[in-house]
Amino acid sequence: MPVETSESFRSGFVTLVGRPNAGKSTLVNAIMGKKIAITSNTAQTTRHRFRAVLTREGFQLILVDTPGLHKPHDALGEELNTSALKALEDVDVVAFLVDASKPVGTGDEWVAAQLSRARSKKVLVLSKIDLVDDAELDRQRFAAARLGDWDAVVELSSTTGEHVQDFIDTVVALLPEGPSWFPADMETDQPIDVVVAEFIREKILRSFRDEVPHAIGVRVEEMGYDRKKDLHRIYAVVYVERDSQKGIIIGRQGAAIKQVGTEARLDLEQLLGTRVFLDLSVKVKKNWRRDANQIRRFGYGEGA
Ligand SMILES: Nc1nc2c(ncn2[C@@H]2O[C@H](COP(=O)(O)OP(=O)(O)OP(=O)(O)O)[C@@H](O)[C@H]2O)c(=O)[nH]1
Repeated sequence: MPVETSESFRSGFVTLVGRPNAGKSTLVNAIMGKKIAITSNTAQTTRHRFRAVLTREGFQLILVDTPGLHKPHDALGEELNTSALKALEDVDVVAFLVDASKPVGTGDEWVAAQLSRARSKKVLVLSKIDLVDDAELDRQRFAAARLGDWDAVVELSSTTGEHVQDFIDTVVALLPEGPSWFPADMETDQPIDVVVAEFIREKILRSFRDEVPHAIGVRVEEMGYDRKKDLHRIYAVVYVERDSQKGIIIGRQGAAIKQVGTEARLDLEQLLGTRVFLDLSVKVKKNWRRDANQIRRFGYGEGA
């Protein structure tokens, strides 16, 4: 008996990989049309196997924003590496981002070599094309294409939005037919307090780039919604490793933490669509980065 076939629907998992700073988080946000993943100039900002879900007519694309594939320097690096490699398994499409404005180097080669182990479809993405001229783009295209076997190549800018839609179309064409895995209105599978903590951490990384590179963790202790006032009250703690870092983050008469709080609050109000009251405090927890269990407790890494 003939089975009634519904319109074909494509769905699948897509992972973005590339050297730190290649532009993965920015591309997630460009695809989603809003800020979901945090970005900064500091390498290795992304610590979660973060998922964003884009559902449109005819497809559902689930994005896994992997941490930069790194040679580990400490326990945190090791966790990132394992989860990054895990993310390569069992995805339908791997998009490999190469920064068009930086010479292709051993870092790119190393990531490409890891990729060759994955059975998934592979898309080469030349990112940040707004930063280069045609001649430079030609050179990059040639150098990057040689790094592996690609099912497709897309050149885009997440900042200007140029060719971001082409990227979505290209990836969707490579996805298998399949069902919706998540509800259509769901954009992320991260608990909201984790997203909130990441937004706060981003502001701190931006403000204190050189002083406290990665020595901070942020945890939301309490978060509640006051319906009458249409206000979220958020109490968060910033953990640092040393007293000196605590001093830097708090600043003279609390000026620095106040500034961070103001910037984070504006982003959070956009994210949550309500007014936000944000209480930030800073605590010292020695060597939290070296202790893998602590990393888990802070919500980073696998099984968080
Ligand atoms: N001009 C320009 N800058 C970009 C573009 N995409 C990303 N950037 C910038 O490049 C920097 C790194 O971008 P991210 O998206 O954080 O990079 P990432 O690959 O997620 O970095 P990690 O989290 O370290 O792995 C940020 O300062 C972005 O603003 C782009 O298309 N054009």
